Amino acid sequence: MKISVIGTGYVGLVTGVCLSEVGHEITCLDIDSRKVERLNRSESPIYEPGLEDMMKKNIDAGRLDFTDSYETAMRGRDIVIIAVGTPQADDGSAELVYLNNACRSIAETMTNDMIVVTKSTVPVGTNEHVKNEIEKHHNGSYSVEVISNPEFLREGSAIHDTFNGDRIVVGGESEQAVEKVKSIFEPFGVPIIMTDLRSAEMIKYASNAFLATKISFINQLSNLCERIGANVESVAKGMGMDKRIGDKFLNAGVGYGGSCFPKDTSALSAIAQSVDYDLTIVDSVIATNEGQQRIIVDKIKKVFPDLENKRIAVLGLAFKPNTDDMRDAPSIKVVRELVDAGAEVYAYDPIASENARTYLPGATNYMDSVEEAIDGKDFAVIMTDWKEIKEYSPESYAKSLTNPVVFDGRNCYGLKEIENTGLEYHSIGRPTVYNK
Ligand SMILES: NC(=O)c1ccc[n+]([C@@H]2O[C@H](COP(=O)([O-])OP(=O)(O)OC[C@H]3O[C@@H](n4cnc5c(N)ncnc54)[C@H](O)[C@@H]3O)[C@@H](O)[C@H]2O)c1
Ligand SMILES: O=c1ccn([C@@H]2O[C@H](COP(=O)(O)OP(=O)(O)O[C@H]3O[C@H](CO)[C@@H](O)[C@H](O)[C@H]3O)[C@@H](O)[C@H]2O)c(=O)[nH]1
Repeated sequence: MKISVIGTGYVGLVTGVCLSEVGHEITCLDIDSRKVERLNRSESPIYEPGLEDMMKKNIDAGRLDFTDSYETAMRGRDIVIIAVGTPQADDGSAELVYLNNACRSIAETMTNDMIVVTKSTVPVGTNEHVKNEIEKHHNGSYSVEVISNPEFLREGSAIHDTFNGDRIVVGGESEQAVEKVKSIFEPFGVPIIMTDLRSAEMIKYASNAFLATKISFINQLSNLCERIGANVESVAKGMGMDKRIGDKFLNAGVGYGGSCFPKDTSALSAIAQSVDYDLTIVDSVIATNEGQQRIIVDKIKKVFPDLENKRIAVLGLAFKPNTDDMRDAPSIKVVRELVDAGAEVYAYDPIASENARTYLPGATNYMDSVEEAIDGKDFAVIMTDWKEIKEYSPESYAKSLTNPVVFDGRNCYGLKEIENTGLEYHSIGRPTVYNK
């Protein structure tokens, strides 16, 4: 089928590439002409394992192309997928300006009846608004059906998730449109759930809020474990063996970040407030996470009360491994606090350093390896559990750091691994290892 995808970010580009991989003819559109130029040179503007190779393959096969022209992208298409950003607005709700602009551009350039599929995460009721907006502005007498098709991929494993997801949600009021959209996703081999528009929109927020709740729950318990002498890793393992609880998303750490959980929990809370309902669980999850994102700073200050002129290695900057995305990364808060306290920060991330420059204080120094970052520094802080960092030998810290102290915000090492390494090791929700 001939489909256009609007917005070539993490979601739009991955969706477009994967749909072309299963044989659809895809045009991806973005208003960012520089992005489109890079894409036309077969270069992915984002780091996502496997994406660039699959993209090149489908461009060469003639099934995938890129444009910045709505006229080109709309011509003769009967399905268009919207995947533009819906970031957090100042009042905490979802900012819909990019979506509204996309609706207007679709309306002004469509040449026939269309199904408009909203993949962006949008507040409940937005798809009805999308239909109205397009019908209000379009220049012919074409009909528009809207479908809510929220996306569940994770950054860093987006291609894998697309072909191995737990479900695809297709929500709509027109049975014919629902069936047609269902048919384009069938080749992915993922179970498809069909529902109404508002429930589909809600499934997305409910899923992210529930996962965020699991993380804030285990993070609060980790803080309690530290105070009562339990080990949160064992607690999570024991809890997770109960299939009703499940063992996923119970890793304690410096809180969740990224472009989704923080903004989507906040948007869900705003949705509830808009109908005079207090979603107290979600509000508490958000507050817990805000505290947890900087909890490592409290741990550091207990050991090093004066950070003035301390030279600190910060390992990992991205909000999680296998991505270059810095949106709402816990490292942002932590590096800012360290710099504000007078410390010099020497940061290393395998992929995200370039993006990090726009988020972190100007004084941050960017290093090219773990070795370079820790060499001669006062102590080290781990913020992202990159494989490379998890596999780095604990003994090497003890040799390179002036004070052999590591603050690990992602519990990268088992406590046994640290024994007899000469390292003082502070982690999350587990006893400190002193090795004195
Ligand atoms: N990033 C994720 O892991 C993820 C996963 C699931 C759902 N989502 C949701 O998907 C949506 C997209 O997220 P993302 O991370 O891919 O965003 P992104 O910021 O990476 O990309 C959005 C793209 O849309 C383009 N754009 C903006 N306005 C446009 C317009 N009027 N016409 C055409 N292009 C336009 C931008 O230039 C940008 O390239 C959001 O609603 C997000 O919540 C994201
Ligand atoms: O046990 C855990 C699991 C995750 N995290 C943190 O939670 C954040 C989010 O992680 P993850 O969910 O893997 O990444 P995202 O790419 O943000 O994906 C989430 O957000 C997307 C956007 O809505 C959804 O599509 C995905 O289903 C959902 O997992 C990261 O900071 C992780 O470090 C933890 O602290 N502990």
